[in-house]
Order: sequence, then C-alpha cells, then structure tokens
Amino acid sequence: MQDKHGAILLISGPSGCGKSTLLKEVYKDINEYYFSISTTTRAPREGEKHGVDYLFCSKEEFEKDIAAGNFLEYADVHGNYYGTSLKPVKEALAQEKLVIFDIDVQGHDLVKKTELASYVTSVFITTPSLKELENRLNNRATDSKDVIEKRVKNAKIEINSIDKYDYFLVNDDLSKASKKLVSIANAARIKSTLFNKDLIIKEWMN
Ligand SMILES: Nc1nc2c(ncn2[C@@H]2O[C@H](COP(=O)(O)OP(=O)(O)O)[C@@H](O)[C@H]2O)c(=O)[nH]1
Ligand SMILES: Nc1ncnc2c1ncn2[C@@H]1O[C@H](COP(=O)(O)OP(=O)(O)O)[C@@H](O)[C@H]1O
Repeated sequence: MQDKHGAILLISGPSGCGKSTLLKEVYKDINEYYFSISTTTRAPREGEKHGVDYLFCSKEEFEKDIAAGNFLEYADVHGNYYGTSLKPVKEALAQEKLVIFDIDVQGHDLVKKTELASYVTSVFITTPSLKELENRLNNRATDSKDVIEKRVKNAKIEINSIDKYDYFLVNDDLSKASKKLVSIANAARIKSTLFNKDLIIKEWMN
C-alpha cells in the first residue's frame, strides 16, 4: 500500500513558556523530524543563528515573500512578522517526516484553513501561572522590559485559544513535560496513518 506521507506537530504557547527548551529535549527522543524554520523580521537575540533558529530578514524582504505566495501562513506577532515557508514543509511531508511548527495562535488558525489542516496535531503549551511566565521571561533576559510587558499582555489573549488545540500541556517539570510531548509526537505520526483509511476501504470493497 502506498500513499505514505508525514505529519505535522504544531505547537503554540505564550512567549517564555518553554517551547524551544521543550523541543530541544524532545529531539533527543524522536527521529525523522523536520523543524520548520520560520522567517521573521524580529532582530536576532544573542546566540541565535540565521538558518537555525530563524531566517532573519527585513520587512521589505518579508513583504516580497508574501507577494510571491511563499508562505503557508504568516502573522504579525508582538509587532514583528513571522511566517512559515510552504516549499520545505511540503518536501519534508513527501519524505514522510514529522514536521514541527512553533507558531502562534493566529498561525494555528490559518494553517487549519489550508490544504494541510488534516496533517496537523496541535499542542498548546503553557506555564502553571502567569507569574511563572513573567519570571521565565525575566530570567531568560533576552528582551527589554517593554518587550516582556507586551508578551505578558499578549499571553492573556493567547490563552483564550486553548480549546482549539488537540492537547494542552503545562510545562512545569521539564523532564515530565518533554516525555508527554514525545508521546504526543509519536501519536501525531500514527494519526497520519489514518490517511490510508480510504485505501483500505477500497481494498475491502474489491
Ligand atoms: N504565525 C507564526 N508565528 C510564529 C512563527 N514563528 C514563530 N512564531 C511565534 O512567534 C512568537 C514569538 O516568537 P519569538 O520572538 O521567537 O519569541 P519566543 O516565543 O519568546 O521565543 C511565538 O509565539 C512563536 O510561536 C511563524 O512562522 N508563524
Ligand atoms: N520547565 C521549566 N522550568 C523552568 N524554567 C524553564 C522550563 N522550561 C523552560 N524554562 C526556561 O524558561 C525560559 C523560556 O524558555 P524558552 O524555551 O525560551 O521559551 P519559548 O520558546 O516558549 O519562548 C528559558 O530561560 C528556559 O530556560
């Protein structure tokens, strides 16, 4: 039976909840995955690498990509553009990989309206409390006071989207949370085998 393909694990959560940290843990325990490197107009933080964490570009370059139809989705998040390039995602899916998106709630809603919606398993990640989120953003020390304030304010809006997601994960104990995320990643791959359902029914009917 052919018709093999990959799956998409879409994670969202307020800035500072620990998405990147969790994903680094998860990568130790899964294989055949592809992290979708987003394009952004945000300035790189210390230690971030172009082509690894993000593809950093100017507003003009980003708008050219929008006009060329290069994005599966894009959004203005905390005052900067962020977008997912369609081509590498399609290539990775064709190679039967688990494609990982770390995108915001607007991106989630947009992807769910595309032809790739049925590939998606979604997870909303958060901290046990808003205070803990604020502490993590302050301790990470990558953003100014103003930027942190904006992110905490947006977190209160983002949390209202929680019910749209397949899974909800509290990143309290890192090791426990990453084990749960590995289970969800494995389930996401199994969900993609449901695409063979129609082929199986056809075979039964012959
Ligand atoms: N819609 C959308 N959101 C993205 C994309 N890439 C990153 N984001 C989101 O943008 C937000 C800010 O990301 P970033 O500036 O790296 O801050 P961080 O979440 O604190 O690490 C996060 O919620 C990301 O999930 C993308 O391609 N599309
Ligand atoms: N489970 C956890 N417990 C305590 N601190 C954490 C945990 N997960 C992540 N952190 C810390 O919180 C900060 C934000 O994590 P990060 O992965 O950058 O978040 P995000 O990618 O969601 O913005 C970092 O300083 C990170 O070391």
